[in-house]
Amino acid sequence: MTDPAAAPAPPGAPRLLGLDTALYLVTDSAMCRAAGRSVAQTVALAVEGGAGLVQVRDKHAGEAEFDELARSVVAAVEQTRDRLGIDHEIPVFLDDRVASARRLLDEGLRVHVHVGQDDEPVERVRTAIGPEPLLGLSASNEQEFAAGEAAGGVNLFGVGPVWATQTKDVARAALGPERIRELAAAARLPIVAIGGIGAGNAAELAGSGAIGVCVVSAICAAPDPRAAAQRIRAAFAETPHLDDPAHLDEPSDPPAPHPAGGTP
Ligand SMILES: Cc1ncc(COP(=O)(O)OP(=O)(O)O)c(N)n1
Ligand SMILES: Cc1nc(C(=O)O)sc1CCOP(=O)(O)O
Ligand SMILES: [Mg+2]
Repeated sequence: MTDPAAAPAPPGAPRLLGLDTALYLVTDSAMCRAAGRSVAQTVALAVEGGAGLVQVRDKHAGEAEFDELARSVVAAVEQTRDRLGIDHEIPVFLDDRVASARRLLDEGLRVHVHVGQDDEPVERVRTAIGPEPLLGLSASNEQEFAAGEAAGGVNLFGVGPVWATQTKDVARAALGPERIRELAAAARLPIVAIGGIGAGNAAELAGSGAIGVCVVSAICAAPDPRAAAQRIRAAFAETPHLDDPAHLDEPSDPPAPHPAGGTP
């Protein structure tokens, strides 16, 4: 669970209460395959190592293949939780795949969705998935925060790239940890940081206000994903806690005006 001794929870956090947000694994099927493991095996090891959020991201899988991949990840997470006696949910987000999320929700699986600025608009995603699933939105500046907050129905922002990454072509310049700190203070929803994060630099994001670090290659391509997850999690030890409901807005509340550059 997140560290109750750390900084107060950011606004908009109640929907995330009780989750362990410090380490967010985003999967890459090709990297897992190249390392000699399935995505589900990699996810199980990362959860053992402390990943508390998981995202299934595969830009190449066809629809049926992606559905099956997502089912395998949900099953791996549930089996690992049972085996380790983890009593809080470990949410499984689907990257971009709103129709897949709808199908899996209709099967009774608990899945969530992450979309970016160029994906289906969050209002449509929320309508498609209903009120219960979490909805993450990529946003890398104050304007994108404001638009995502005004849309309603978004639960958290994915903010990046913090550092250069080989995993994806990102046209934007690296933000760096100081800008992450500023953005975390400006956002009215919790943020997770993504891009170029590994055991060697995750400590630079500790105390930044981000509720977690998202990691692709440093876990999916690692020889030992469990140990990699443990190391990254330990480096990012100091996280804002989500157990104090005081002063929190509901994510669906109309957004309050943005403060002029200060923490709400
Ligand atoms: C947690 C998180 N943050 C950001 C992203 C990037 O999403 P997007 O901008 O839509 O790019 P793709 O991942 O779809 O290439 C993410 N996936 N997760
Ligand atoms: C999927 C993704 N989104 C990013 C963003 O900046 O929005 S960076 C990224 C890839 C992150 O991979 P790695 O942990 O291997 O650097
Ligand atoms: Mg996307």
